Amino acid sequence: MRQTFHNVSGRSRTSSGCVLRNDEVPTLRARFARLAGVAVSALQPLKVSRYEPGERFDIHTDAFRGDLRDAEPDPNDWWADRHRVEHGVKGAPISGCNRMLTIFVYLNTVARGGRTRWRWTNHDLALGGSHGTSFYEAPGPGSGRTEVEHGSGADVSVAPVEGTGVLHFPACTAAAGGWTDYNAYHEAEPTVDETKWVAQQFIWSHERLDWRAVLDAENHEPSTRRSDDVI
Ligand SMILES: O=C(O)CCC(=O)C(=O)O
Ligand SMILES: [Fe+2]
Repeated sequence: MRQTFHNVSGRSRTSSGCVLRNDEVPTLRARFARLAGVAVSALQPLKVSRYEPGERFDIHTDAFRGDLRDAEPDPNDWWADRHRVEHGVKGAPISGCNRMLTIFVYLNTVARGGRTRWRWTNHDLALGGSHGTSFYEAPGPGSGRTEVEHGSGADVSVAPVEGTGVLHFPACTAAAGGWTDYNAYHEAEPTVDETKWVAQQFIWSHERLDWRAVLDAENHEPSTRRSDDVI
């Protein structure tokens, strides 16, 4: 098997998205917060993405590298986990601050393609145990390299069905270090002949006081539109 370890940073996304204002979706945000057992202030503003036929989002993590985005990353601390343990992030200088939970809700059913796929669920295996026997036994920072093409471990793929919600945990809790969990790398495979709509709720370990900076770091355009309905 050809092995193509490389860092998961040149990710490519061809979908488009918008970010909703919190006052457009108060009920939904309250429900997500209840589901996660966190304060509403830990919720990033809700995002909605649209994939036209053939559009995709390649392998990536929802965990946050944050302030180091433009700096040269430490190759052994690719997602700046150690930095965040020491300094937190701007707007939340709290040890281990990270995105800890993501909830996707598919807004329509897509018959062919468009699955969200977690194909790197045994990242440690792919790397020959870079974290020791298992990330969960010895969580910590790493190189971010993985077997991008072939994946590793079980392939967990979810086809979009309208109204279905999917949760996953990109990072440990702050109390456990906030480390990025490379086993949670995922992708949105290309849609085939339908448009896919999905809402993404990213949930942080802590309240952020600088959502604007978070959204800028992700190159999101500020949402100037209001949705038609308050949901
Ligand atoms: O569109 C999907 O299925 C997943 C989207 C995603 O991974 C993300 O927005 O972080
Ligand atoms: Fe994602």
